[in-house]
Amino acid sequence: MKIALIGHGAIAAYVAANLPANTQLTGAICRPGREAAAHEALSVVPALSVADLPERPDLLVDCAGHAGLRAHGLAALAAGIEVLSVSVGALADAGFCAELEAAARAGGTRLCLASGAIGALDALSAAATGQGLAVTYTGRKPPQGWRGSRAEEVLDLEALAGPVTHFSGTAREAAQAYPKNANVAAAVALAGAGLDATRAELIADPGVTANIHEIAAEGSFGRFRFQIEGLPLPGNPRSSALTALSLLAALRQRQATIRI
Ligand SMILES: NC(=O)C1=CN([C@@H]2O[C@H](COP(=O)(O)OP(=O)(O)OC[C@H]3O[C@@H](n4cnc5c(N)ncnc54)[C@H](OP(=O)(O)O)[C@@H]3O)[C@@H](O)[C@H]2O)C=CC1
Ligand SMILES: O=C([O-])CC(=O)C(=O)O
Repeated sequence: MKIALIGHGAIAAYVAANLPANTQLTGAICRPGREAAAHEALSVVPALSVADLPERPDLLVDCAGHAGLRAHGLAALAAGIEVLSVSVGALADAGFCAELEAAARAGGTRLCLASGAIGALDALSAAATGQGLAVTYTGRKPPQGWRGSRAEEVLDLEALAGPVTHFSGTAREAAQAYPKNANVAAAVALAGAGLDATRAELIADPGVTANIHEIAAEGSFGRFRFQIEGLPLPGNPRSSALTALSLLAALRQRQATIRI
């Protein structure tokens, strides 16, 4: 399988360095002026667009975040190239989501959303087929995990003496306000109760060292709680290592004869 990446940051570098057997990295898309950095991180010839890639990939893996999916997702899908993306929160923009759907339909392909830094999406999606599903997602990270996010506008991250909830609202609002930190909120919502019915709380907590994601779900199926303490990726304290691992798992699954 030939894959190309969007982005050359922490997630992309991990994926490129740990590709499963039978998977070849044939290209990477970066922003103009970032060609040298992309080449250094991934050791592939960088491209600036899908059309510019040296070979047509079987799969385009978006590791860049919302801006990368916005810039290149539609062109890839419309050209019939399947896209696997970590930028789940980008779908909180209903207009862009509709454009992605239309492009995938026109190209006869699909957009696959990575499970990313969270798990239990299978249980949520089964629960959503029953009645009365109510879901709350809580994302708790150490202060450095919120650097570069809207949390900095409402908190002095360096001076926290204890946990502070800096966002409380719907998953759609969280995903749009925190594009680098609340993709998990969007994934939980899209798998389960939906972007407007899923509650999200985001907490900066100087007492933790991991990125802690929690789901509390209740409905006609019963109830469950799921919590994960994700270690950050080297290179970006905002992003959990499981995100890159989830992309590698998706690449493996895509080639598996028996899937789970
Ligand atoms: N679904 C999930 O559970 C998770 C999703 N994420 C998402 O993944 C994103 C990437 O994470 P991470 O690798 O840690 O972040 P990094 O900041 O380490 O890397 C981001 C990379 O994307 C590149 N990029 C940005 N915009 C574009 C664009 N328009 N075209 C091409 N490349 C672009 C950046 O290039 P440059 O250096 O030029 O800026 C950089 O190489 C996060 O921003 C977040 O949205 C993260 C964690 C969990
Ligand atoms: O990696 C994480 O812990 C979660 C994250 O940044 C996101 O949801 O965008």
